Amino acid sequence: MPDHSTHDRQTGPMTLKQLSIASECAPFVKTGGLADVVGALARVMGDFDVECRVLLPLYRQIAHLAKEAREVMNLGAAFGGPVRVLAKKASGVSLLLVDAPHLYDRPGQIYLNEAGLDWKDNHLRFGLLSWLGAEIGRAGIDGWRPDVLHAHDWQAGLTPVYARASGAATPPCILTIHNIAFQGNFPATMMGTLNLDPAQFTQSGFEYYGQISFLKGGLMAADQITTVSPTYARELLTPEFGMGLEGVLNARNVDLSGILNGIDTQVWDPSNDPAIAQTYSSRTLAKKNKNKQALLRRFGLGADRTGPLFSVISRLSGQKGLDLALEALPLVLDKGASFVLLGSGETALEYGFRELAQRYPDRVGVEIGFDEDLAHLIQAGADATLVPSRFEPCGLTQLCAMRYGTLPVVSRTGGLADTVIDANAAALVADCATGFQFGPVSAENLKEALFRAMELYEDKKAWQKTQRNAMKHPVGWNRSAQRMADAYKSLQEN
Ligand SMILES: Nc1ncnc2c1ncn2[C@@H]1O[C@H](COP(=O)(O)OP(=O)(O)O[C@H]2O[C@H](CO)[C@@H](O)[C@H](O)[C@H]2O)[C@@H](O)[C@H]1O
Repeated sequence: MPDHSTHDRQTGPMTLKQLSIASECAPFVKTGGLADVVGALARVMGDFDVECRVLLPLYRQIAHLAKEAREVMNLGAAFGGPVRVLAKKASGVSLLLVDAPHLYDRPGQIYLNEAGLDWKDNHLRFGLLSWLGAEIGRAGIDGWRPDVLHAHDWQAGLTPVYARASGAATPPCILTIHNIAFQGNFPATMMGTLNLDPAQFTQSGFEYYGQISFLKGGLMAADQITTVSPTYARELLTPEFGMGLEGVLNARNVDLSGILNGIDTQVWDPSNDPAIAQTYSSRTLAKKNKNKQALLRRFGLGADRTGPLFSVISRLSGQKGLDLALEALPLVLDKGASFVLLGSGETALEYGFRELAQRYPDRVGVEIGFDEDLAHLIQAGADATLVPSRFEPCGLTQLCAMRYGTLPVVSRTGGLADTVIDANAAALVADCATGFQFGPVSAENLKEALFRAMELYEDKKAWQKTQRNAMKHPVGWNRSAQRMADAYKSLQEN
């Protein structure tokens, strides 16, 4: 990983102190885009006069971080066992690690047990995380007290609920929705173990159809709500995308805004990426081909292909629309395209792609798993990447792809609609296209977009122009980090 210490700076008297509360943070522990965003924000906000710390569970997967960490809080017993908080700076991030072995020191994935089922005590695991966020807001830690709390997704959804319930002067709280499909709903009988106030078990509190909802509670109690793209912020107000919470969000509409995600442009930099076969820039695009050859070899597909190489790097879930890719891909594979996939998730999709690889052994390569380095090589080596999501709050894959001159083929939804400029006739003439969009989401429309990509690929000059546009497109954090800093400051002033 590149060193991000360049983002470090001396904090001045006007620096705003922010605590992020999150269940994932890259590069330490990641199952998806949430981790990337939490980690990147923690590193870049220093440039915007915000000093950021991240409260993160000390999972077994990151137990090594406890080495040489300082104990900064010892709560004795809480949420069923001993709880401490350890401070540690790593990879440019100031971490506050929640050391609660009875909740986090276990095998399996961070949300799921070894059988792939949710841990039965996830309410306690993320209840503690949420509660500690509010507690640090109230009492401070290690001589440091945040001016603003920033809770991410349902796992930190109860932070604003606990903060309000404490009655004390707690800092204002922003809640960011990275994906409303995950809401953290649990039986009402768990209220006691979560130390929640039964008086708040109401429609205007954390009650949701007779259950406790971490996310709904957070949405009601937060001072401000953000999500990760302007289009998704609008979509969330509709029954099609709000997933039952559209009423809550409509009620809180004045406090809801969309701030587009960025990517860490130091981690994702084709001109300086140790994980790829050959570095390149928009001025040396021809060198990108070496990565294509390396990628084809990596998947045993034999080099020197003439057709485009399509790719997918994704969680394999219904959200991502990859069942549509399974339907549409054979049509372009039969016309000379190749395809590689890196991902894991739903069994039916894993099976479907493995089966596709068996049907097209010399055209399709599939790797089931999670592999950060391979993701970089795919971004560098593929010609185009597919993100045919049914809904996509922002999406990071298409941003990384653009930076690597790999043209995204995306559905017109959420952040995908906000970040990719379709290569239609007018955009090609105006020389501003950066990829391909299709909509509404269907296999037929995806197929049509893939054919358009194949056609443009034949016109090398037009393809390269589009690649250069994509590489120039701003995908970093600058603008959005400033908006986030402004949001923190406005909350502090109110
Ligand atoms: N098998 C694998 N190996 C290596 N890397 C892999 C991988 N599978 C996925 N990744 C990487 O993980 C990241 C996933 O981020 P996304 O934003 O695309 O989706 P996700 O749905 O997880 O995030 C949710 O939160 C983010 C952050 O807000 C939103 O952008 C998004 O729309 C929302 O659904 C990408 O950088 C991708 O390359």
